[in-house]
Amino acid sequence: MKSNSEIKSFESENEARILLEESRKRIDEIDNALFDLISQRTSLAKDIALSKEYLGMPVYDENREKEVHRKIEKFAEDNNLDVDVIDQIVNLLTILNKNEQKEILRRNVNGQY
Ligand SMILES: C=C(O[C@@H]1C=C(C(=O)O)C=C[C@H]1O)C(=O)O
Repeated sequence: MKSNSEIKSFESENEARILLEESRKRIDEIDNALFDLISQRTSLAKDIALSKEYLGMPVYDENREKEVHRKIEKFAEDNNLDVDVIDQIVNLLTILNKNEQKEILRRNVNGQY
């Protein structure tokens, strides 16, 4: 990701307001796309949980999480993003997925699948 640190010179206050408004609209669009992707990622928990249960594997897989973190950390470094913050985001994504898996398995025990 390129940093936008180049000096920007505005011709008028109006121009700055328009740029702010347009940038916020774009952020809203990106947030919608991100939430959709997070939802898609989390919804894979069902297939993953049921496969692991059949294979006798636990929900938490340390090696796989290390692999996911390594991949994302490389992406963060290549794109000039704060690796610690990106790591926290990945932690939250894995928590969402594991909680969903646990919920699926709990429902499965109760015969809801
Ligand atoms: C999704 C999985 O289950 C857990 C969640 C992970 C994730 O959200 O990336 C990774 C490893 C597991 O701890 C998996 O094993 O692939």
